[in-house]
Amino acid sequence: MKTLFTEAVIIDMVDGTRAIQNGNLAIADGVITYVGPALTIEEHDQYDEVVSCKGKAILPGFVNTHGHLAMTLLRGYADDLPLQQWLQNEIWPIEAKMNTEHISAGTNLAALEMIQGGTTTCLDMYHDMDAVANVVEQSGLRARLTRSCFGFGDDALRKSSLEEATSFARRWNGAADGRITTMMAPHSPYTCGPEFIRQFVEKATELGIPIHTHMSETKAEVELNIREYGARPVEHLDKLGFFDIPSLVAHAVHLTEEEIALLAEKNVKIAHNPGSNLKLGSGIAPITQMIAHGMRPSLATDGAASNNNLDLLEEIQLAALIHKGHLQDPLAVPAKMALAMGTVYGAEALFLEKEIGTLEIGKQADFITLDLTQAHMQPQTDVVSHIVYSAARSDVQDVYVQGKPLMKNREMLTIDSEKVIFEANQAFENLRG
Ligand SMILES: CSC[C@H]1O[C@@H](n2cnc3c(O)ncnc32)[C@H](O)[C@@H]1O
Ligand SMILES: [Zn+2]
Repeated sequence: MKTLFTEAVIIDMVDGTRAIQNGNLAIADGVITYVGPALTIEEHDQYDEVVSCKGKAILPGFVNTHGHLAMTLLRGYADDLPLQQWLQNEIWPIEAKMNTEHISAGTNLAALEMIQGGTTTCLDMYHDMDAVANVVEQSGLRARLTRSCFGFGDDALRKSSLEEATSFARRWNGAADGRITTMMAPHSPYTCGPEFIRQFVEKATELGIPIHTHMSETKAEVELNIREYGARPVEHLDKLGFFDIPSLVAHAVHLTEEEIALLAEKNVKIAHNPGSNLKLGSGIAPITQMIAHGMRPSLATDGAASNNNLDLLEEIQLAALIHKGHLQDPLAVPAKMALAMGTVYGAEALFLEKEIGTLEIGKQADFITLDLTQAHMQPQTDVVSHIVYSAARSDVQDVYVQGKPLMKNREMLTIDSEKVIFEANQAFENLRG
């Protein structure tokens, strides 16, 4: 099936963020076959379908590089607490009661919310990942999935959770026509001992997949790491070989200049979670220093219990705004950079840059359209500026992954919204008891 999308403003995210006015995008068999100026009417004959995108922008789908999808069930469950108190007293006790049905219901709700907000690729680290992978497969989303582990308990428990994580990673890597890829993920240096983390590094190396963890999220975490291991988290993980293989760390809020230099040298990818870091009062990650070191940080929501939504556009907006205010510098994170963080840098962070992140011939047809006709998008001066500073998630009109429509003119095509919302509420009621 060959489809041509016409009359769009195309933001391909290739060279900076040029906007192609009256642009055309062609796709065939899930892959982009043309991006550029309008083709002639005669050339339209080569296509099975021609879709007008008049009044719409076409851009790569958003990439959410760190989250816990099923935590949508815990949205609003425990607000306004610092990280450790939030996790230990509220989140972990209720998560311990979650079964496969709860995880499926929460993940379905997350998939619905992400598609409606223009996210086409996400990372999920959680438990019961077969249930998550089944939801991802059916929703049509693209995802990097990982069965994340804590190092609590005895050796037998750690051994079985590592085996479960490894077996999941092996079974699902490349599944769903390549939309699902996997990685390995010890939860964090404060919940996993050094030997356990080293075993994750070994397994990721053996499987040839990336590794991921939470790192340097709060000041208290850094202090604890120094007390326990005599080193800050970056040095600690470096000694364990974590950064000698493709690695992605979430948060990276509390870093020294030397740590940023090391992460840059080792090409470590960053998932910046501005909304979650603000809500938990964790701090503001040194994104401009990372950029000065040549790093290309990506964006993420984290779970919906600490955000409280999975709106990647909001994270793009936060990234563009908070660093300006914090540093009293309006140039801190320009609009173009913020949009790159939410798209092309996200693809790089998930080691999927050959497949997605830009609109280029040969890449996967993962793209979204945004309505440019609403009042808050006028006058049509600078589309990138409008997307970053003015657009809302409800402006997302169409969502395609691998050339397959998941939402058309805001109608969901792979998910029964009413059913998913009903089941999520039921699952939460059941969980609360
Ligand atoms: C082992 S599954 C993932 C685990 O991570 C927890 N989590 C959610 N948000 C955060 C965060 O900001 N920092 C650290 N850990 C977090 C989640 O509740 C799961 O238990
Ligand atoms: Zn997290």
